Amino acid sequence: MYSRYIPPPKGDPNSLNTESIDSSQLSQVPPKPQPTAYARYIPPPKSSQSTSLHVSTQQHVRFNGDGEANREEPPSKRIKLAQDTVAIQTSDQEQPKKSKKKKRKSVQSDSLAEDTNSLGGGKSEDIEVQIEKQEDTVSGLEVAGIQQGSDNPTLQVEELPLPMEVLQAEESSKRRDKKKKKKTNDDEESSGQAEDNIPLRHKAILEKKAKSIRKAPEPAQEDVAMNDVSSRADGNASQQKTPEIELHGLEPIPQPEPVALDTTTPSYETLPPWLASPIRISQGASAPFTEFGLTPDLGITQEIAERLNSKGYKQAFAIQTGVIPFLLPNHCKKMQGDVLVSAATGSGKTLAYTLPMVRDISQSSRHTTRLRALIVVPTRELVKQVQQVCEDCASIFALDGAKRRPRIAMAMGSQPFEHEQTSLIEREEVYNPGMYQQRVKRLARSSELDQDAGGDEDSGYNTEDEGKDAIRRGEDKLQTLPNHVISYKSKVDILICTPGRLVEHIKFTPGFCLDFVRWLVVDEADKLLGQNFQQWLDVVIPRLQTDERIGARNHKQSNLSGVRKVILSATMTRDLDQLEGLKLRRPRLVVLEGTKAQGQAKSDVNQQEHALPGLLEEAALKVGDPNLKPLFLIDLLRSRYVLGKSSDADRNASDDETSSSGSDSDADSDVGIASSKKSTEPFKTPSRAQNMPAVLIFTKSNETTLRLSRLLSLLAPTLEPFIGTLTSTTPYTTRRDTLRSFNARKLRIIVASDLVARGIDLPSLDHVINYDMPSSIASYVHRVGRTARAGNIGKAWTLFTNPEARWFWNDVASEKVIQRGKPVERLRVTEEKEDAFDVKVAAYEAALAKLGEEARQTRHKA
Ligand SMILES: Nc1ncnc2c1ncn2[C@@H]1O[C@H](COP(=O)(O)OP(=O)(O)OP(=O)(O)O)[C@@H](O)[C@H]1O
Repeated sequence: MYSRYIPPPKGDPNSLNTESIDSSQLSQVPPKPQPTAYARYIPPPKSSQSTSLHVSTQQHVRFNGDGEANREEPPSKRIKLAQDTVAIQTSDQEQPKKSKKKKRKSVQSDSLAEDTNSLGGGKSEDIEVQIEKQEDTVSGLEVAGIQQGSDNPTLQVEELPLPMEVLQAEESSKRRDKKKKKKTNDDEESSGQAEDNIPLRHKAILEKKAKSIRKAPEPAQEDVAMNDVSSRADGNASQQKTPEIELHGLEPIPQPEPVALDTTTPSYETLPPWLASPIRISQGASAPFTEFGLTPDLGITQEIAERLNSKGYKQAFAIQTGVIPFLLPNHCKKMQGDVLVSAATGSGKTLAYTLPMVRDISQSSRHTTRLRALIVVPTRELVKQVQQVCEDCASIFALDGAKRRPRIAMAMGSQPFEHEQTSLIEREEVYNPGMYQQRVKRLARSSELDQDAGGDEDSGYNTEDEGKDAIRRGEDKLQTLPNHVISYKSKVDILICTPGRLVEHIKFTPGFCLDFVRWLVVDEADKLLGQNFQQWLDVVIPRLQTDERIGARNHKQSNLSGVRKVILSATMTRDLDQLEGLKLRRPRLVVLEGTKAQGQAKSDVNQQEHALPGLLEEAALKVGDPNLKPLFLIDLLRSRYVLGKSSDADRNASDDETSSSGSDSDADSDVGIASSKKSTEPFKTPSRAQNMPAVLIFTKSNETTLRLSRLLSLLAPTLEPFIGTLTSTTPYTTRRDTLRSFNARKLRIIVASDLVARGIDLPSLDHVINYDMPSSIASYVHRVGRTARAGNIGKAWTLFTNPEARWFWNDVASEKVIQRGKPVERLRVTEEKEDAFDVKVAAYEAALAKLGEEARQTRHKA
């Protein structure tokens, strides 16, 4: 009656496009309904009592069972939805399928009343009544429709009017489909599929409806919200505003945009290029000495190499292959700068600088001796050691037809200052009337000013260098022959000295000048720069920058002039403030890589400041009770791992055992550090003692050294003859004798302070024991570096107490700072029987009592 199926016209289908059809057009031109699965006959209303509210409630069919939420919606909204559906349904009957979507759009945007009027001429209320009527007939019709299941959609439409809920469900399903289709831009294909699936979908929809009626879920807040959103999206049908959610001032405070982390690596270096990109030498880079130098006459000749071989230097060590070429004569400016060397302990740094330096000075004038090289080291022991290497080199070059054999001297305070002065400087009277007159005038002016009690501004001594003035005053007062003045001559070419003594000679030794110095070597540089004894740098460096005597600092066989500086350490500082004091020229840093460096990332290698000798093995032993520390030391010494080895064969066997027991650095490994009666037996005869391993024990101070040394003798009397002591308070001659005895294998144990922690080369030292924890990582590196030198094996032991454990394992034993061949082994003491332990403690207490008694007696004597 209100709408029925009208076959589409055969003409232009575009004329049916409703997108551009407005309400006026619709009223003038009756719409031509198209065959569609959703168009059907709607019977007239049965009763006028039906309300739009009731209808709309029935219409809320949700495909996903959340229709209940819609029941909560305001009635007006539901009515609108109902009207909308009817309007859509009606228009579906009249419009071709293809334009359905566009039609819906137009329906949403226009007023519902207009649409319905134009289509059927009735009012919206009428339509709602019709829908209610239709509801009444739903059950019988929908069953019939499903049972008939005609293939022809048109027929189905005519004969099987579907209930309104189903229609609406279909409609919203379509809407969803169409939304999806919109996204994929595949409208036609999708609509075709929808048509094909109609019977099945009806069934599914009806099932879902029945389900939703059966168990209506509680409306969820989310559903309501979602429904609101979808209603709004439906356009005018849901124009009613949903109540706004009150936030009660809990709105999130506007936050600034998160700052993106800059993970890019800076394209600039904070360090100067020579420090940031050092010359890296790999551990295996040893080579014959003859491979250095452009030509043999500018390098090491075959004869020199043979003589080096006879002194035990068969091949150049890796660091020597890197440093020696830089220091040999070269006309290339790039090879003429100052050289800084960072290489592990015992890697052969001393020969790396002494060989080219002595070679250069050997080329100097045969007849004049000048102070041409200064080697500064921190201790007297090192002075002596370096002097021996220099002498070795001097003798090697002297035999090679060199112009002169360099004269080498030491200045370290081991002898009275005057003696040292006379060993360095030669004084003579020379005929020089002009100078003599000047001297007389100076003396006269000075005495006049002294009488006037005035200053000495015009005395002739007022130079900028107060030290020089003082020296000259003293010289002038010396009696000489008429027309003669005093002249000074250097007696040495190379001076090896401690910084303090050097400063003293500069200030107080007449004739001691640095005007001809062309080599300055600073060994153990980080210590010397860090402590700057007597501000030695401020005194020395300015005197090396003067160029008063033309050509005085020229290097033979190359076009280099000035002082060549060689700065070395196993723990070289990268502190530019410290290095600044050296006034370096065109510096190059040569670094000897650790054994593991090749497999590591460059950044990791750069972070690891120090490297240990490749064949050094390290172990750490926890001291449970610090009061009994000496007992732990005795146990360690007596164990088969240290002094218990009676022969090389035994040594090898126990080494194997140690390494196999402690490959995992984190796990405690029981190495059985417990004394055995057998272990000290070899000491009973001196001849057997000579075969015992050599041990160097470090303590934290001179006092501890003396005390521990005595305690060891008391606790293990068999060891007493083989124990030596080295502290800075020990007289130099005693220290020297101790080292000699140790090298001659007469002594087997030295208890020492950090005096001998740096630089000292003790051949065939087997063990280093850190009885007290070192004060710094650098100190640890130098201490343990007294063993495993020059490619030999060696073992370092560290006793640590509970408070020291953290620093030791996190910093010292960590691979972050120190490159090492093997991780540090962790050991523990084997538990003993209680009786044995009590005996030990009793002996220890007795030894302590004896020690106290001895100390009292010494005090009384003093
Ligand atoms: N080319 C070589 N062949 C054999 N032995 C060498 C060679 N060069 C040096 N040695 C030996 O290596 C040992 C260690 O050398 P050196 O004392 O110069 O080490 P270092 O690097 O200065 O150590 P440290 O940092 O502890 O002072 C010395 O006994 C030395 O004689």
